[in-house]
Amino acid sequence: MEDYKFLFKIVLIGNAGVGKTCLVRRFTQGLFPPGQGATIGVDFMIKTVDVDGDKVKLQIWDTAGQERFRSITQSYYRSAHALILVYDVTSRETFDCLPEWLKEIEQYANQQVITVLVGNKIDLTSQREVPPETGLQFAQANNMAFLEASAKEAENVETVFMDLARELTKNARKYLLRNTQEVDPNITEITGETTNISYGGCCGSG
Ligand SMILES: Nc1nc2c(ncn2[C@@H]2O[C@H](COP(=O)(O)OP(=O)(O)OP(=O)(O)O)[C@@H](O)[C@H]2O)c(=O)[nH]1
Repeated sequence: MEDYKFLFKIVLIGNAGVGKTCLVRRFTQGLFPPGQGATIGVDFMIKTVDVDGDKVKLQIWDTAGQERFRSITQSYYRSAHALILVYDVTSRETFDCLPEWLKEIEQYANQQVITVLVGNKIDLTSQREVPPETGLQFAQANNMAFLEASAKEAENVETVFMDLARELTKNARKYLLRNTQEVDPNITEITGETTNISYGGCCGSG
């Protein structure tokens, strides 16, 4: 049996080339991959972190931004506990596509999903096309947390994932407290050290 308290699935979405894979690799491996190619379909990485003394396993799904993979990637939304929606601050086009991504989330993700908006590539200061306030306003209007980051310079990447891990753990603890007196179908497995919380209606893909 694996030694962790909670398991959470985090799915990264957003246009092709915004830096999803680089953000995941920076967080899980501490590196910025040179010549990172486009993701084909979906890839995933694991990182176990400590949240106030509890071991929390993050299963991080990196989806392809290219339109042709959309039907594959959509099937990963439903079982996600959190979504990281990424745009590129040097590309207004990737920001302008955010409403489309929100529609996808509404259509395919679970209602309880936590979504964080991330504007990536802030190291490219002279090429910036989307000001921080614009990102913040959009996030606030759509009830999302917001951070700007740079996978290249390792800026705010840890914060993005660790804030999410803390938020998810906090919710899971509350959830367990509320449900200690009754058997709840949403808790799919409690085996000793490990608690997997599922939002139900799992599509079996992740
Ligand atoms: N300067 C800079 N370049 C970045 C940053 N993050 C990613 N890149 C570059 O942006 C390009 C695309 O990065 P990826 O991580 O492959 O983007 P993606 O969103 O996973 O793309 P898809 O897999 O096609 O959806 C690569 O050339 C990266 O080197 C960053 O923070 N700063």
